[in-house]
Amino acid sequence: MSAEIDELRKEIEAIDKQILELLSRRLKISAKIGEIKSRIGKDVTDEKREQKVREYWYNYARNLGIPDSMVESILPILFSYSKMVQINPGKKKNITVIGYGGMARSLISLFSLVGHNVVVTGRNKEKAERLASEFKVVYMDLDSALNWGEYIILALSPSSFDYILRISPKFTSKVVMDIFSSKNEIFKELEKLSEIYSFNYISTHPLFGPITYPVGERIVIIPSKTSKNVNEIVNFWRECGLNTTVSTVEEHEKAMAIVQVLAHFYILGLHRSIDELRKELGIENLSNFYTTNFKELNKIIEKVSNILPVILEIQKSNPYAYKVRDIGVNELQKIKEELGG
Ligand SMILES: O=C(O)C(=O)C[C@]1(C(=O)O)C=C[C@@H](O)C=C1
Repeated sequence: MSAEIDELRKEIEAIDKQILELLSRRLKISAKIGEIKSRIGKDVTDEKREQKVREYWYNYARNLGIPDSMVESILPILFSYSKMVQINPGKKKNITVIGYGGMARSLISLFSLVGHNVVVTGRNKEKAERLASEFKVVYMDLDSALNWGEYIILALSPSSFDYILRISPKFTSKVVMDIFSSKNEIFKELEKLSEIYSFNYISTHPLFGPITYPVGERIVIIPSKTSKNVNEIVNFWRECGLNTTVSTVEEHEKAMAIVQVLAHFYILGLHRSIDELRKELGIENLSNFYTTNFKELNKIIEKVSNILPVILEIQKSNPYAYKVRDIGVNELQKIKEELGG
């Protein structure tokens, strides 16, 4: 190799060292901010601050001839690790997760990152054991797991409601949290069960998909009649690095009518229309023509398709779904007329 390249590579190594030293300094400062936030009860993520950081990154980068796309790649990683070092586990909890699907996996990744004690259980021993070994946590049979856990997380789909019904007499004196995205019917049922079997029920809705280490994402917390120590639960999630919204079933369902029902309805329509038009217009290699925005849309379509049963369940169970879809179609119709048909 040429001596000139060797020389330049040495320069790069020296710069890399500086970049890493600066990254380490940045993370340490971020951890200090995290300690203060935890002390004063503030969420880890601060959107306004992130916006400001984003602005100066783009400005400095442009002045230095660094492309926007490089900033776009680096900044989310920087924020995400910055938030990871801000996690403050507080007091270790014994958490029992019932279930082994994508959301169980996501929450277990978070709990074990934070350093809580986690046990996985469920109807299928093999699947529960596989998930437990992935995150080096423990599998237990249902009875032992329920006995051991202080917090019981029902990471199950609404179709498992009969199972929950059957095991709920064993929840007595525990803090029980479901993670269903639709609260309408199930909240009332679980609230009733919590009164009958004397457990402390508090509903949650993680506003994220089955991602690993969802630090910085948001969770909605909905207290029920039997919820005690709501603040303790809010702090628990905050100390796991999630942003928290405390809400009511009614407010949650209304917000989800827009955020989920309307958005998914349009995405389903977009997906079908794309397939239909491809056939109609006879375009085979559409991907050769994807714009940046269309690529992003496609990613969203794929994510939605991967969890189609959940999406359809929300379309069915949200009490405002009919109104939402009516308005959705009407607005499209109006746009069509405005555009001349
Ligand atoms: O400034 C803060 O509040 C931080 O926690 C630091 C930081 C960052 O890495 O720049 C990280 C997370 C917040 O969402 C905003 C900014």
